[in-house]
Order: sequence, then structure tokens, then C-alpha cells
Amino acid sequence: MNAPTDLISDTLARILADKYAEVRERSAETPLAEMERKARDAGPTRDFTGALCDAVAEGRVGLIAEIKRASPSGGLIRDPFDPAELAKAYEAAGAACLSVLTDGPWFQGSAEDLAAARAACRLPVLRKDFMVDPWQVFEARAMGADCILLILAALSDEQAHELEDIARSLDMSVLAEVHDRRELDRALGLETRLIGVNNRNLKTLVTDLSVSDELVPLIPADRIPVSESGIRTPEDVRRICRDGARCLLVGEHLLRQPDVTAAASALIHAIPG
Ligand SMILES: O=P(O)(O)OC[C@@H](O)[C@@H](O)c1c[nH]c2ccccc12
Repeated sequence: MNAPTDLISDTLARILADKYAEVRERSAETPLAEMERKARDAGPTRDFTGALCDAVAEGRVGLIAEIKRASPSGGLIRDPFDPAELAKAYEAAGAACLSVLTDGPWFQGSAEDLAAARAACRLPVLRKDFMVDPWQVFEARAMGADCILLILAALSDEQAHELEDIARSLDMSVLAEVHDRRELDRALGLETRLIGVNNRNLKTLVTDLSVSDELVPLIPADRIPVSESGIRTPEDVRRICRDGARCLLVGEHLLRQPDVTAAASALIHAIPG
């Protein structure tokens, strides 16, 4: 007999339940119209998609280097944890962009982490969180984010389009994240060129680079594939480049190294320039 599916812990479903509750609470404190005003007053964005395109056009790896203190799969990853220092270290290595976790309950992140990282460097910044509501897109821009993540597994098509439209109206980039062919087809219905292929299954938390081997070759040439999660070695980077992706999102491996600049640089230079 198969295990009943309710015995399989579905981390994504639990995170999303917390997220909907969080948005309900916070939007009662700061109403949508006020958050929208803050977003529109937040100053110019940095061009996230452009930074990745520039790296690729110059024959480099477009590295999105992640800043996170903890994760559901990795536990406490870095302690002490200084987002500003990490941002400078990644910039010095030649990373194209940053990703900063802002989810509190599951990743011990915050808006302050994102603001501190962005203020310490000139790189465009992705708000890495579970976006389910327009209010959060305005909140992302208000905290300084230049790009949002849309996890297709967490959203209806209608939600994804609505959130994308708001992000575009704020001059932000959108990274559409997929884990299988169905989600990839849905992502290709969005306007954004940035298609993230997550090697981590968000239900089981297991990473497997064969997800990129399967999906990256299916991404049309007018889009920009970004392989995400579970990338550790220069050999991993070369494998993903063979799949056809030149952009990578790497977190845990880098954050576990004492010298994050050297570790990021080793991945960026895994392919000949
Ligand atoms: O730390 P890793 O295995 O290098 O992975 C980074 C990034 O891809 C991962 O943090 C991530 C990808 N998609 C997400 C969605 C939500 C939270 C986290 C993620």
C-alpha cells in the first residue's frame, strides 16, 4: 500500500499557510494604498535582468549570490551573519546580482537584511520570499528590492499575472520559478524573460541537478534560464552550462564557506571567459 499523502510533509503548503496569515496581519497595520505609496516613493530600481544579460553577453557566468541565515533543509547556515558584509564579499567576487531571503518564520530573514545588503553594494537585489499577494510586491519595492520571485507551484495563473503586472509597473524584474514541465509551460505565458529552474523539490526539499538537465533545454532562446539550488562545485556549474543555462542562483554552499569571495569566484570562473 502507498503511504497516505497526508503523511508526506508538504513544506511548501505549510510555509504558504503561514505567509497568507502574515500578509493578513501586516496589511492590517499598513493598508495597501499606503504600501503602494511607499513603493512608488522608493527611488530608482537597479536593472536585475540587465545585470544578468551583461554577464552572459560578456561570456561570464551570471551569478545570483544568496544571503540567508537559515533554511528549512539546512538549519542554521551562517552564524554570525552580516548581510552587508556578505553583499560586499559577493560584489568583490564579481556576482551579477544578490538574492536576500526576507521570510522570517522559516528562513530567519527580514526586510532589514535586504535593505542592509542593498545599501552596502551596487548590485541589483532579488527579494526571495513567498509572494502570494499584491501587498507583498509593493512591500518588496518599498524595502528596496529590484526583482521578485514568483513560485509557480504556489500561484494560480491569475495570481502570477497580477503580481507580475504590479512588479512591472514598479520597474522591477520577475524571476518565474518552475520545477516541472507543466510549470514551465505556465511560466512561458508570463512576460518575464527570467525563468528559474529550481533543482530543489519544494515539497520534499531534496535537490537534484537532473531537474535542470531536463528543463533548461526546453526553454526558448528568447528567455534567460537560471538554474537554482543545490549547486556546489565548478563541475556542477559546467554541467548546468552544458544544459544551456549561463545564470545560477547559489546560496548554501557559498554561505558555509569562511571566504565567500573565494567560493563565489571559483564558481564564476568555472567556465573559460
Ligand atoms: O541554498 P541553495 O541550495 O544554493 O539554493 C539557493 C536558492 O535556489 C534557494 O534558496 C531557493 C530557490 N527557490 C526558493 C524558493 C523559496 C526559498 C528558497 C529558494
